[in-house]
Amino acid sequence: MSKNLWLVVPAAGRGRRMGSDVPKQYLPLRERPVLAHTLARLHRAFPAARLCLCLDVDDDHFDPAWVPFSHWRRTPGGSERVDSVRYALAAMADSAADSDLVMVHDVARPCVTQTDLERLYIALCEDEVGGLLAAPVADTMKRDDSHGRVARTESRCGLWQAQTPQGFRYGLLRRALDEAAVNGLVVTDEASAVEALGLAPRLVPGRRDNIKITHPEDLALAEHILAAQQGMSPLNHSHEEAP
Ligand SMILES: Nc1ccn([C@@H]2O[C@H](COP(=O)(O)OP(=O)(O)OP(=O)(O)O)[C@@H](O)[C@H]2O)c(=O)n1
Ligand SMILES: C[C@](O)(CO)[C@H](O)COP(=O)(O)O
Repeated sequence: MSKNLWLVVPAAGRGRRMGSDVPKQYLPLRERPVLAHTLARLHRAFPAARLCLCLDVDDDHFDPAWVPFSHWRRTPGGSERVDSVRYALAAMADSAADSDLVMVHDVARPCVTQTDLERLYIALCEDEVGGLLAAPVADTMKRDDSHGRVARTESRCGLWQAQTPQGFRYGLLRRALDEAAVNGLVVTDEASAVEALGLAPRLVPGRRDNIKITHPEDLALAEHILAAQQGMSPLNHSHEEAP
């Protein structure tokens, strides 16, 4: 692994769709907070990477004991995910080179596997633009008529669901996100900002179980995914090795 790999983990969300008093990154999943699982999986794949962890300035749930990286820093969250990522990139300016690879991964995706992380990393090292894990859309897609009825069926051909990590060279990613901000573009992921520069990020097929914990039912789903990935019952927590 290159020594110039940076990980940015946006973890400053409030989890409004989860509807919990505690932000979803601190909810328990197999007896550890979601955040601890996500960081453990990233560390297992990239133990020498440098981490920027974006946390709300008022976060009083965070415990540094959950961070397995030796080189890491805490950076402030912004009002939107993209703002949190931009603050992290700005904080790295003193030590990151434009050619360094930056992989951004949602704290809310604790089920990402080591195999997918390593495959993405290899693809990104060979790609001049960068790219993201993504999964082809698997369901029939309906467009609504704004009144709860089907207006038409859309073709799913060529449609992918964007996941994270998403990885780009530091200089390119910073320019892309800065330009998106200047132009008032709403970007919900890094790839959209890079696309707005006229570039085409690489789609790296990822496992469908790299879910983003978003709604209450996703937590139970993540429990089952982690258990299934580890080849065991969801009630048996004794073995924590990820695939
Ligand atoms: N201002 C924000 C908003 C989101 N995130 C992070 O971005 C990721 C993806 O966001 P999402 O799933 O939308 O999380 P929340 O914003 O927490 O959820 P919601 O939109 O339901 O409030 C999460 O890891 C979240 O912590 C962040 O760092 N800063
Ligand atoms: C980055 C992301 O995880 C890709 O799917 C997603 O765009 C962020 O979450 P949101 O639900 O769109 O805010």
